Amino acid sequence: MKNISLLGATGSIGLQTLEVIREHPQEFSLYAMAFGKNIEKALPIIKEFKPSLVAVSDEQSRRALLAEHPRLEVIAGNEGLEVISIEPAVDVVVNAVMGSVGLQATLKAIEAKKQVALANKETLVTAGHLVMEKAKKHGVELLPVDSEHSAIFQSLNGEARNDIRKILLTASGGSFRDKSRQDLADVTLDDALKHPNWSMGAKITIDSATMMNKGLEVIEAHWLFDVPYEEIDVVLHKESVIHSMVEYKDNSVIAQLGTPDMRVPIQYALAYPSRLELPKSKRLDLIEIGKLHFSEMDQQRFPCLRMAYDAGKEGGTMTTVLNAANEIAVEMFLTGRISFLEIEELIQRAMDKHETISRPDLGTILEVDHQTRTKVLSYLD
Ligand SMILES: NC(=O)C1=CN([C@@H]2O[C@H](COP(=O)(O)OP(=O)(O)OC[C@H]3O[C@@H](n4cnc5c(N)ncnc54)[C@H](OP(=O)(O)O)[C@@H]3O)[C@@H](O)[C@H]2O)C=CC1
Ligand SMILES: CC(=O)[C@@H](O)[C@H](O)COP(=O)(O)O
Ligand SMILES: [Mn+2]
Repeated sequence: MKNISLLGATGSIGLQTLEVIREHPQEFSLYAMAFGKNIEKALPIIKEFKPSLVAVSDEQSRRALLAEHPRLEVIAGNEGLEVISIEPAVDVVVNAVMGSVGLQATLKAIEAKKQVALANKETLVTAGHLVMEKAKKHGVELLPVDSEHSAIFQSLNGEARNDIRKILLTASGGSFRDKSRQDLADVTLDDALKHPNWSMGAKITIDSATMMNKGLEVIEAHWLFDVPYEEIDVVLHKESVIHSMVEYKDNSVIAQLGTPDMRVPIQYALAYPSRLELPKSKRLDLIEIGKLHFSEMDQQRFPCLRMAYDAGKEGGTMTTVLNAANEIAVEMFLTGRISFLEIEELIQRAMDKHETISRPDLGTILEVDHQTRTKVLSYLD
């Protein structure tokens, strides 16, 4: 039995992680969970899974939860994410919060030598060098939950790193895959939230539409698999059936395929190194699908992808800025304060104005993250 600490239990990945736990009561148990303020979604989870420990983002949410569960142990504030990541009884930490707020919990979980199932890609974009150094030092293997990275991880199984020629990340193209740059000028929030293949949280759905999601994933792949940016390519593949591939020096390409269902990579990370049945997930029927499509990525059409490559190659604090500016810009788009195309403008402006600090420590990362958020907000005054 693995005891799980689930950060972001009320979100899209969180709820699908709970489905996996529900399917395998002999294998997994929810020991602790964290969420922000969404008490309504959290209450039925607490009732069903009876976690021993709950972390919430603020004191008001803590009081609201205690009103319903007076004997529950509830911690308020961001440090709660860290507390539930190092609990001695916990075996696996699933980091599925949205944003760089998840960074310190990842670092603490690694220090405590937990098995870490990482959905929170912003952690690696913000401070990949710190996370990977710590993982190496403590002998912890990070288990990717992001579908592409799970596919790459599985495609690398047993292979020698110096035999890799390329990582091939697949991209669905997001909600606006078939629109021109001109069309993008007046797209709406509702349209942006309609991802063609995946049902996900709002922020990542917008990231898919701007293609920043793929940019963040390029940086995520760089850190997770220790591959230079020149050896990471993105291929447009509208069906999201091939979740990603690795090309080797003998021209072999190894891929992982499946229907688009996040419970598969989530369960793979939880059960690793075993595989378990997942009966409620639809099996892949290639005859039914018939054709798969691939095309080249156009970085003029999707400038956020180009910005992510630029930031990744620059390194240091530039990826921290990319991520923080993107988080704020997306939040402003989601709340109707800016248009879709202003997202990329704000990120580019934040990057242009930043002087990179190389090999930043945690204090510097947190400072740059904070300053970038404040600066991007000030651009709208
Ligand atoms: N959804 C998907 O299919 C995929 C997601 N990912 C990555 O996984 C992560 C989560 O994505 P997704 O599930 O879509 O996001 P959601 O927005 O659906 O969920 C985010 C979760 O984080 C919680 N949260 C937010 N802020 C805090 C905080 N300060 N303290 C504690 N909890 C907090 C939210 O709580 P509350 O509900 O209370 O706000 C919620 O439970 C992201 O990094 C995303 O890029 C990667 C691949 C696929
Ligand atoms: C499910 C998942 O891993 C998402 O990150 C997904 O990949 C988004 O799809 P695109 O960014 O390719 O549109
Ligand atoms: Mn992904």
